[in-house]
Amino acid sequence: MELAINCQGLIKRFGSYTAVEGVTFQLPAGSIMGFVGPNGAGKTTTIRMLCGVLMPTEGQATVLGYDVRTHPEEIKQRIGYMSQKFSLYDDLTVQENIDFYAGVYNLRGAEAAERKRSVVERIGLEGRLPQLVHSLSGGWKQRVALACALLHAPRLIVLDEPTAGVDPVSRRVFWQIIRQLRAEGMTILVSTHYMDEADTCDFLGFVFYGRLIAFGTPAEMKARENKASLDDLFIYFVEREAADDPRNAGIKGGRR
Ligand SMILES: Nc1ncnc2c1ncn2[C@@H]1O[C@H](COP(=O)(O)OP(=O)(O)OP(=O)(O)O)[C@@H](O)[C@H]1O
Repeated sequence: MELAINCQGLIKRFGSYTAVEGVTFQLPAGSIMGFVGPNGAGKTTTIRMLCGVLMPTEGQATVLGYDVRTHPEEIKQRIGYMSQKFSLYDDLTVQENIDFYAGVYNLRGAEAAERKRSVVERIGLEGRLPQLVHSLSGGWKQRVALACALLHAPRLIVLDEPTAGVDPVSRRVFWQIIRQLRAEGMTILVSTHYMDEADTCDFLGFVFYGRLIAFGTPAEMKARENKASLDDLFIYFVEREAADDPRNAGIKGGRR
């Protein structure tokens, strides 16, 4: 089985603070993995290490077969990354943003024209190209950002809370595009706070206080803890982990 991501004991410390503490998982190529956990749990820090932009303090990870420590540039060239803030230029049009990112990815001439045409059609941006980005709704901005992340035909895309604050119809369209990309063989790592989105992923990782406390398919995870829904599972994990946190010592309802 080809692995898109293989990480073992990934640790990131900022000074004396440990943001990510020994994250280990294997993600098969061509699957969607949801990354779930409370604010500040360490999802973005883990994602940034896997994208080759942040050096791990300890541990190993290969992404698309490249080591994050020794070959971060190879990883950056082969993945698409959509950060929480979307990184679009508000005062440029959709077309100008796409042109700009094609340049960032060193696409030139006929190849650039073909890649732009392909992503514009795939994401359905034909009617929006002359529009200034600041005049777009959140849902359309998100689709433009995804288009930019796909320009260089990456084999893995990493999406950090892509649907935060986006309306339900736009969320649904976005996920239809994500599943279509997966059907074409792409691997997708996506962090989300929406449990309905998490439930449709092939694999899920639950992150709490920097640790990956559970990894598996949504069905396996629910069955393991005997929970009917991911909402129930998430609340169960939050309560259990909070009871384990020494800062909450003395609060009633310790770990069972
Ligand atoms: N460069 C940094 N220096 C110091 N601390 C940092 C740095 N980056 C992140 N942290 C801390 O690491 C912890 C994990 O942050 P991270 O952004 O990875 O969490 P997250 O799970 O992505 O949260 P959210 O859902 O809010 O995006 C937080 O306490 C954060 O303040």
